[in-house]
Amino acid sequence: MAIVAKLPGPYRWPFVGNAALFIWKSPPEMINIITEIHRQFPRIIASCLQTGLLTATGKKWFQRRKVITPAFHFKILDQFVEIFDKQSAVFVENLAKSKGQPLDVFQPITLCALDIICETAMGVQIQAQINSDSVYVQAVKRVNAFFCLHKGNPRIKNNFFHICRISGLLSKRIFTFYLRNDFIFNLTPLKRRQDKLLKILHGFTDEVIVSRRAELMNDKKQDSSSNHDQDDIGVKKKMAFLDILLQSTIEGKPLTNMDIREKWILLCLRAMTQLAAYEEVRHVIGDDLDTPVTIKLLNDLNYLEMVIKETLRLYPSVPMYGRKMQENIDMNGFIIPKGSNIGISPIFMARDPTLWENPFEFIPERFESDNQYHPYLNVPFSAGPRNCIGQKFAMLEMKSTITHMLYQLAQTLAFLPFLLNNQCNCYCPILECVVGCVLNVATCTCDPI
Ligand code: HEM
Repeated sequence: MAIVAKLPGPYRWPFVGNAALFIWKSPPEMINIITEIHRQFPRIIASCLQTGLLTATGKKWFQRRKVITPAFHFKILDQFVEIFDKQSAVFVENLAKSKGQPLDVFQPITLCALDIICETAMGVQIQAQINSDSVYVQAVKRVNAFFCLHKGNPRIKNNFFHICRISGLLSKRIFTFYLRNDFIFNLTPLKRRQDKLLKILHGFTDEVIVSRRAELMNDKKQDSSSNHDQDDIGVKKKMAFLDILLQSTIEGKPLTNMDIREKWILLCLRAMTQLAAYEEVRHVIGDDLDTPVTIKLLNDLNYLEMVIKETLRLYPSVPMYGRKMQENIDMNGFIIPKGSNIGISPIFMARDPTLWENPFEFIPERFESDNQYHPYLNVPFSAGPRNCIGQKFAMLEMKSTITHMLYQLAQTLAFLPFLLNNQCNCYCPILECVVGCVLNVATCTCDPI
């Protein structure tokens, strides 16, 4: 992108490759793009996905979105806070065992996120944090390792890719020209390994879905006098979460999205920021560690929310997403033809000095006032009708885990994995840290404030 930006052509409208893909960086005109509901995944990515909310288009997408939306109703999320709380407590307990020794939190966070998503989405406790040797956890780990290419990939080590590693076989296929060819890829051992791992993952989720569906139908039959509220917000929504889980399981970076996002947040909770966030948590939750953390308390953590927003600004987990235009659109006199793919890259927007003051500084206070910035300037969860349906879920989950960490553990960053710079690659499906996030963690012995 950095090179493309230097090519002659209208500033802010660089186009890539055969001009079918435009990268848009100017928020005011973004409304024309982001309200489009068509999204086209590259063929290589699409071949790994099954049709779900993320990949569906047209009527199918509309119907699915309608069914799934109530699953994220605050009443449902309220029930999940208890699960976030329980699993975050296990996570913190595990971290505390390191007794101050440097510890890479990537794996513990991954397992915590896995426990949370399985319990919230499928109602199944896989206890990944307690038993990380189970077949399913191993399969997820292997899929992650398989999909993550930083180790041994010389390109990831050079400067251009310094800040992030490419997650996914998908990326490997994109960057290894001969693997783009289905015929060649299908002949490689990679294809067989991919199929094997996805089979384990799908096998697990399919099994859970079948039995869970049967269980719910049974409950429904037995409880013929079920009230409508329960029916709408209980049964249907749990089904909808299963649907979402299926979707995210197949996305290629299964089930661990949130851990990665949380990792960025941990990374940025530094010094003064960490102290301010800690004070807020102590103020809102109080001195009693056993106080149940409710959705209301989490919603009151405004400073922590700003920290998360600022972290996602600098390290948006999804560095680029796109829309396929169904009509010609006029963008400031520049006609983008029907059928073009337009990429929106929150990571490039976040690092543009013409859009942000001191873009590389970590300043959560930027978000103190909601109307300080253009609404499409910071869009890690996207916007418009196809925005991230799980953003409230993700925000609450992140707040819950970080609250536990802040409350119970004194942490210092043992080692900062990378420096902020303006080199980034927006073509990786999920942004990840190159070398992990190592913390020194010790049980907190702070007095009440
Ligand atoms: C920090 C956490 C998260 C971030 C940054 C994030 C970001 C995104 C982004 C950028 C998109 C693409 C939107 C577009 O193309 O305009 C998306 C879509 C989506 N996300 Fe998330 N997401 C997060 C967590 C979650 C969680 C926790 C869930 C579910 C429990 C979830 C479920 C989905 C679904 C189903 C879609 C597709 C929506 C549609 O096409 O209608 N996400 N997310």
